[in-house]
Amino acid sequence: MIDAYTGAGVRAAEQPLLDAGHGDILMRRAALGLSRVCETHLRRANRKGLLSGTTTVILVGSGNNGGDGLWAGSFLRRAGVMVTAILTGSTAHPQGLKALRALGGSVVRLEGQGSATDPNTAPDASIAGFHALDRGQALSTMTSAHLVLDAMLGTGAWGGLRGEAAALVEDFNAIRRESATGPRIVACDVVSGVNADSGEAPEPVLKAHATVTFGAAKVAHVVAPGEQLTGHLTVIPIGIEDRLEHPSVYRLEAQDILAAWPRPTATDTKYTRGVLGVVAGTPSYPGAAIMSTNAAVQTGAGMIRFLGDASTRGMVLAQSPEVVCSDDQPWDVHVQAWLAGPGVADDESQAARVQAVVEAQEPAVLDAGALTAAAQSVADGRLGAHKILTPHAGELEQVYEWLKGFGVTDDAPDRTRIEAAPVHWAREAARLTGATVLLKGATTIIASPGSEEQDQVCLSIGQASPWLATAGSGDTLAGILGAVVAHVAEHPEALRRLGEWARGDGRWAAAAALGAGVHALASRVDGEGPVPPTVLAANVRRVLRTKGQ
Ligand SMILES: NC(=O)C1=CN([C@@H]2O[C@H](COP(=O)(O)OP(=O)(O)OC[C@H]3O[C@@H](n4cnc5c(N)ncnc54)[C@H](O)[C@@H]3O)[C@@H](O)[C@H]2O)[C@@H](O)CC1
Ligand SMILES: [K+]
Repeated sequence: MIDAYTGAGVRAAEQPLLDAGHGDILMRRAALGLSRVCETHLRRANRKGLLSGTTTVILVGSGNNGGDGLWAGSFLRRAGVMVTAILTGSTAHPQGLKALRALGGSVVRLEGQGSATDPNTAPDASIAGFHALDRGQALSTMTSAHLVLDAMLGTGAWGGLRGEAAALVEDFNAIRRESATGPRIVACDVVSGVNADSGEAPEPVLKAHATVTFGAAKVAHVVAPGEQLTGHLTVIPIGIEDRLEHPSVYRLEAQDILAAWPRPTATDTKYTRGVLGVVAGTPSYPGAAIMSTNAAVQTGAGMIRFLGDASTRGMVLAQSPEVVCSDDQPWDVHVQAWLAGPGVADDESQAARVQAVVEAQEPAVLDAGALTAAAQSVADGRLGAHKILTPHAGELEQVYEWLKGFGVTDDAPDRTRIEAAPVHWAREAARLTGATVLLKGATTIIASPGSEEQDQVCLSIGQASPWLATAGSGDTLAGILGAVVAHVAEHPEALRRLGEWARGDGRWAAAAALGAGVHALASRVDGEGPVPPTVLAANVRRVLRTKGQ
């Protein structure tokens, strides 16, 4: 599990050490770790595996992120690397600058560089004397280096890159798109311009092969779009680790998912394993019913009760004879949890069943066609953490429109804004609806609503294959989620090994994250390639047969 923090969370842990005058030591520890990672990349870039003869360009901003870069440059100099620092801010970390120059690193400044607020502000006196490179010269210095270290902006920045620094990165990216070769890019702490707390990544950004961060991972490393720009992440301990408090986001990794997955014990029966009721599909869209029930079967649900029309029931039974099918209403059957919504559209009987599931006491996975009913019900009060909404960004946009219509919020983001800051909008949707929200995307974000007793829990799941972007993969996820939620409904403490946060209302977020995690793992069982939903569901069994721990 990766515990990811906000910049403020890390600063709070650092503060006592800074107050005690240990700021320089923290920075040098950070920079030494950073230089070691750079050395590994440089050795790979040199055919002989040596550091001497390799070149590094450091893009250095005006704050402590730039300070880390300059100190790292001084360590690289010690190891025999040729280092050029290009100052991109209107000032630079004085001690870092001194350290790099003392070891023979060359320092230049980017012509036309400016301060954060005014790109045209002249460099201050401390750096005005350095030779100025115009953008074209800076660009060729970068492209001819073995490694570019991006130390322009870190956790103290707001907004993206600006002025000449932004133009330089834009030009560099244009060259990069055309060329298969080029320098390795290592980011110091976070990719410059990426918001460390939300993962937002205003263009332009220098996509990294590797990022070296300090003390703890930041939220931007584990949520889209920041995660996709981060490359391989290394966390360097700097002595603040014991002082860190609550993480902002938990990233569950494969071993966490497999170790925490709830497994039956010898005393379990089909009823104690969790009975899942499914309201899915219509005569026009039977496929979603077939795929979601099949996924729940393959995930090991104790029993599945499917409610729907006769022709869909026939098809569900033909695919999965394990499923008990009927045309009952939800209030007539006894289940531990519900899955409602896949393939439900333009059908009054299924819409009425969906509505009954939204209003039912039992926990429920509310997917696709159930999301509107769920959003509408918020007009009458909060849904509860045991209701799990599973939108993609486009569906979440519609949920927000309903919430705005009911006066629950003034700000209804569109799909683009949601995709730019998914962790923010998933959290906000959970808070406003009172439900657990699972937002599907490049990384899947799960947020609990939070309550007086428990803070909001936020999780992220990665590792899903891009091949999952096919019709039916959401129906498969819904079935997996239904199965695990039904189990957790019957065994409220089942996920406690993940942490204290996975108890109480947080257990629904934990269950949803495990479901999304298994779905992601199933997409890669056979490596990278097409995974049609039927194969995906079968892969779930293979994933779960792998012994965790
Ligand atoms: N706090 C600490 O003791 C430690 C901090 N460390 C480093 O310090 C970094 C944070 O340092 P800072 O708080 O100085 O912040 P940054 O170095 O991220 O940047 C802040 C500076 O950039 C300017 N700025 C802000 N937004 C800008 C924009 N969009 N375009 C151009 N300039 C902009 C600000 O005026 C300020 O001077 C971390 O990311 C990490 O790299 C590490 O050295 C470990 C220890
Ligand atoms: K950076």
